[in-house]
Amino acid sequence: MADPWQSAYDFAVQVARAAGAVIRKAGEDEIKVQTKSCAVDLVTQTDERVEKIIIGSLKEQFGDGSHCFIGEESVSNGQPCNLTDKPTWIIDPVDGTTNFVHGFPFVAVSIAFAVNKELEFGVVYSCLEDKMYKARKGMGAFCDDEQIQVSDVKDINKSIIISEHGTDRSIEKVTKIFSTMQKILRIPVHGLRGSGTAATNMCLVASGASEAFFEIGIHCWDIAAGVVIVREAGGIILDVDGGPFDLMSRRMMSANNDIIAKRIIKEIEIFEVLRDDAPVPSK
Ligand SMILES: O=P([O-])([O-])O[C@@H]1[C@@H](O)[C@H](O)[C@@H](O)[C@H](O)[C@@H]1O
Ligand SMILES: [Mg+2]
Repeated sequence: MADPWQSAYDFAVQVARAAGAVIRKAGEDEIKVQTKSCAVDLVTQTDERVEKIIIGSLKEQFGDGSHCFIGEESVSNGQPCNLTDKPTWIIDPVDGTTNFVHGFPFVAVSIAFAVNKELEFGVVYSCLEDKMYKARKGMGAFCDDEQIQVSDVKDINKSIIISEHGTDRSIEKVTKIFSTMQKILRIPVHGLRGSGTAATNMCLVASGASEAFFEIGIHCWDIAAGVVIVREAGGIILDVDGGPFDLMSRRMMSANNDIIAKRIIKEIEIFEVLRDDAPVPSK
């Protein structure tokens, strides 16, 4: 049977690499910063421009109208965020926008592709490191041309755990986030880390550099590509309560194995967030 998505996958890699070059170049000039949901939720002209370049390139290649697009900045500008059975591209043009603004060296282009609500492939280009992570369902995960595998660590005391604090600075959420981190540190684990980009964090789990990454508050575009990469590297993806993962729920646990995942899940203090596909309140 013909392989329907190989050419789309190859094209996504090309588009991610080209987008990364635009981000690197833009980082050499003065960056104009705006804010979205709050004072620390940053967006730049580069986020907007790169998303337009990516979606424009994909529409040119697959522009018969049968493909749908979910992009961080399109959604932020009012586009719906509903995953249907149609072939759908899920795009974060600049994952790690705050890092980009500060010159902190972890910024990723994340492009995922789903059909019938199943993630078929994911591409994460860590453009300042020049590392291309990619995976197709059932075909393994790669960093550039090297196959990658999650860590085989089962002892929580010998793990590095990644989490992020996100952009919500409410006392309720900050308290729960840091109480969770304190409990994890005191297990003890070898260390807690965070690159500032969910997509990169997931690639660090997929490549065995960390045993788990979890976050409440991320969006589907931050993690969709990383989900395929972690799964294809032999890892697992769960909800933060140990239940089945739901791409639109804005909560995710990715880990090298069930033992590590379940041990960390015990410490997570869960707080509510609005789903990505929640109906937009009428103005
Ligand atoms: O906004 P962005 O840079 O694309 O995405 C970022 C995520 O990758 C990260 O995990 C989260 O902690 C940040 O708050 C931010 O949402
Ligand atoms: Mg982004």
